Amino acid sequence: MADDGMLMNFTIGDSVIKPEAKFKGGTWRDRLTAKKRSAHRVSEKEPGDGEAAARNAASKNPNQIQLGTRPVKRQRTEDTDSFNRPSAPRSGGDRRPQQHPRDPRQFISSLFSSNPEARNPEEPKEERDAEDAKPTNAPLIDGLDTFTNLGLSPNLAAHLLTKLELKAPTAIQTSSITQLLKEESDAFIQAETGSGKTLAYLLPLVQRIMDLSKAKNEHTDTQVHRDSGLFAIILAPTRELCKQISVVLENILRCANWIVCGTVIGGEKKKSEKARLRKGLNILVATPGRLVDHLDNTEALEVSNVRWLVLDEGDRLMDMGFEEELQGIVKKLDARQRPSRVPGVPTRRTTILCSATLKMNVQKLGEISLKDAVHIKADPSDEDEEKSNKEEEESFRVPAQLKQSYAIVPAKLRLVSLTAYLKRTFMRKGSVMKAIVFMSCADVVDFHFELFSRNQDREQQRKSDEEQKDGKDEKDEKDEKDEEKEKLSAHGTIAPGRAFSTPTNPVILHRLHGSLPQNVRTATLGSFSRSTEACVMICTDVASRGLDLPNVDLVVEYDPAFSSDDHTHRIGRTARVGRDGRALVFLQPGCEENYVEVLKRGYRDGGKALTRTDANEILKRGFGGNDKKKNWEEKTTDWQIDVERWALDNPDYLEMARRAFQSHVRAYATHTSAERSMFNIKELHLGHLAKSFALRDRPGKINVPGLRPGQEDTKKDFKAARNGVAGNKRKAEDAPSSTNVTDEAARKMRAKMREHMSGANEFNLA
Ligand SMILES: Nc1ncnc2c1ncn2[C@@H]1O[C@H](COP(=O)(O)OP(=O)(O)OP(=O)(O)O)[C@@H](O)[C@H]1O
Repeated sequence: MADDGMLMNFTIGDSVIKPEAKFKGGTWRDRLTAKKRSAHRVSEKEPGDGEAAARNAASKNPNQIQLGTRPVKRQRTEDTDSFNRPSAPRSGGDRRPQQHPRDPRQFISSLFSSNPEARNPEEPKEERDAEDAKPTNAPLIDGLDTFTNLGLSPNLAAHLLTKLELKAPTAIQTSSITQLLKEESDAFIQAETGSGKTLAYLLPLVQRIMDLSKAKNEHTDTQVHRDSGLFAIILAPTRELCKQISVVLENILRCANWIVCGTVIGGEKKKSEKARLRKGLNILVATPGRLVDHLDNTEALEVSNVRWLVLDEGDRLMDMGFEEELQGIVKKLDARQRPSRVPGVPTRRTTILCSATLKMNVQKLGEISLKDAVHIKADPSDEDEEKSNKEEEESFRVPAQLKQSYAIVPAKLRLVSLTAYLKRTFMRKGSVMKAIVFMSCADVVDFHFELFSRNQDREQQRKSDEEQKDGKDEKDEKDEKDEEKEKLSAHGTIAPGRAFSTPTNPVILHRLHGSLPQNVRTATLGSFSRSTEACVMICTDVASRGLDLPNVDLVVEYDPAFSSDDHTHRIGRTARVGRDGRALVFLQPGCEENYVEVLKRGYRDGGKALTRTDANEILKRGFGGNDKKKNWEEKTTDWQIDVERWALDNPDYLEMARRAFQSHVRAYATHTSAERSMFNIKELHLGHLAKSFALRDRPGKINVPGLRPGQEDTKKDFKAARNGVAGNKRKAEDAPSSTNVTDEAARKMRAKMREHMSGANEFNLA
């Protein structure tokens, strides 16, 4: 009974699909643990309930997909008796599903049969048909504003021009520099991604501290120096962001080297951070958890002079559950503030909140931290009084020049379509230099990294060696493979992207997710940023917010974001400061098509530039080519069969594929409640989906126990962090994915997330 037969074994349970599922917080693993615990409680209360008991028994394996009883039987889409039919030799034109001859639990289905049709059939519209829109986040080169006439000192403005090559401010910089130099009121800076928000708050802040030196000169003839006191604190949610901000700040301060900045972001010994604080800093960049820790435990951190507090990426700070810390920080700064000995230091503190989006949680953070704040926008005339709060909150703006498209791709064709799309993208050297592919979680990233970097020549060589001399030593093979990857990266996060490289355009593949240790993440991001070769980074949402990676031409959302805000941030990694950029999101036919309305909301013109494509179009372009012996369908099928065999022949990869599949299904169930009707797990065809993970297994049989390889270290890290003061916040900052959190950590995390999170941003961390 084809794939439907598989689905009957794969029961979707209350815990995953019930709309009233209550646990929103923590990583998806945390939420799953919580759900299991509650399921366990229910079954204890109802000992006679066989179904619950069965579910409870199944839940003993932490990695088994808990999908309970499927309430509505889905319409059959394959031949009903294909499971019982004896497997016949396959010919190019035979598209019937087949049982795998080696293993009755396996099942080979054809790529091109029984795929659901799009609900809203529309002609694919080519990207090039879309009109070029004027960039909305570019520097205002043609405008009258220069950094000098906005009020920055000639010294600083000249430094920006000559050393940092910044000729003119962007619109948000114009508005914010004017405002923040002129007045001392609190401010909320809101502007689209890639519009230069970091400099929008850093430049006026540095200018004000430089002015303190002038004031001091008049009185004492000495400049502000590192011992004069800490004047400003900048908080950002992750270490990566803090490091990025600190690099920008150091670059600016090269023209005022008597002002000293530093970071406290964890990831190094607290002792060295303390030593840095003791030596004296004027501007501090910190993650909230670490700052709280130092405020409580480090005497050398003296905050009585702090007059500027910046909360960067406000929405993410709240999504990550930092509300309590931020509240505590604001209170402590208020309580410890004293009149400053330094002339010119303002009497009150200015707080600046920065965000690309204006969600309820950002408003809440505003309530906690801001008093009579001015709302600074790129274009003040943008203020649409007619707009209701709800509309304002729901709408998000993407840079107008960003060309977005969506591809309607059935589950079975997802892997081949992504491969074809990337093949096509990198066919010609120089057309696209850097692309980011977002996936749902770390296991999915790891699997695709292996798959796209696999060496087919080596595989073939191995097979023929095996035939010729009864097999080569497997260990040697593994060593060779590892060696090859190590040539590109000491950490195994960079490898040749063979699946879409051409002889003239080799593509380098990177992988990034929160389960990697911090130093590996930093090294991988650094390598991707610096690369002058064509390269692709496959990653989770850990790379979605705030990161400024130069020259990203394309963003692919292979797995749609868990919330529309995440989507805004993801696509915001391209089309930055006026540059061109393209973004593509994969959607499956059916309820996911409704997501197009969400995409349209990002545009001022209702999404006229949004284009549509479909799997066949992508496959034709990617697998078509000049070879006339086979058509694109045959070539696509050959490629798919090849990767399925690759997975079958390598137990390690097969396990990775299975693990990726089960993690993906769990992740799918965690879209924000507002968007869950568009990403409805009941409509997910698990048999078809398994195929896009190169699997021939029945979904019900996919059950990979234990931790993913390499996760033991992360677990240790997490345990250590749990015992520290930062507790679960450290987790957010370090962003490890943890399978085995304790009750207490899980409870705290749940409580926090339940309070603040509307979705699954914690997936960013997995
Ligand atoms: N006036 C300018 N002229 C040219 N480049 C600029 C200017 N201002 C900022 N940039 C560059 O633009 C890039 C993006 O800046 P930044 O990271 O501050 O954007 P952002 O608005 O914070 O984006 P996101 O919302 O994604 O965090 C940086 O590389 C920065 O150097």
